[in-house]
Amino acid sequence: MKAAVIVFPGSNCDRDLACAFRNAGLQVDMVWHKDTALPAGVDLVGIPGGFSFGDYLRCGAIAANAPIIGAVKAHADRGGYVLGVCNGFQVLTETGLLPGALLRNAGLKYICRTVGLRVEAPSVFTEGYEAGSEIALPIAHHDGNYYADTATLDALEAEDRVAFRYTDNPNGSARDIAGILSGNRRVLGMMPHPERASEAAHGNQDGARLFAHLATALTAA
Ligand SMILES: N[C@@H](CCC(=O)O)C(=O)O
Repeated sequence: MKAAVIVFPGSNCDRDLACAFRNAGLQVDMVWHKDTALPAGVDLVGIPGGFSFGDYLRCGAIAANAPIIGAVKAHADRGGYVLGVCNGFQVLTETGLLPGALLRNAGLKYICRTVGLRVEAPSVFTEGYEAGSEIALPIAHHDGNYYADTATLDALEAEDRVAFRYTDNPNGSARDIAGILSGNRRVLGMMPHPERASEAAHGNQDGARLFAHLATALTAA
């Protein structure tokens, strides 16, 4: 199974995400943001964390208009899988592939620490965990405060599209939301970094099951 990791100027978790995909058994191509097509046969697109274009304008806003984004949208429209982590989640909301926006943290400070999460909605990204189980993953962001209007939040919950919720909300996110799924459950955006908690050397491997299950599910599909 094949994954592509998109690289923007300012991405700083692209290699980490590629390592997590490779360790789970996926073949990975790195794709520069100025490309206009994904490599043939890509099943999964990873949009990594970082500070694309220096977080200028709004986090993810410039990246969301990069040349490669047309191909990422076409991939998602065809039912392809997309995982956006942290800045990747910000890019996905800016493209409109996921609803809502990531605002400045409620405390107006950059937060870098491990947080508790409850795993909720079913998807290839979450089914490696027992539904309702609690895990711990690192966060590192200044704009992680998830916002959407009440109707959108109600729809996300009614459609069971909240993938991860903070157990102790660190940033003011509406309804403790840490990660959401698209309507077809194949696009996931999440602020915590599972790729930073996926090897023994990380001291926390709670993220590894996300990648392991994702690779197994894609291989079986
Ligand atoms: N642009 C992100 C950077 C976090 C990341 O992707 O690791 C922020 O809100 O700070």
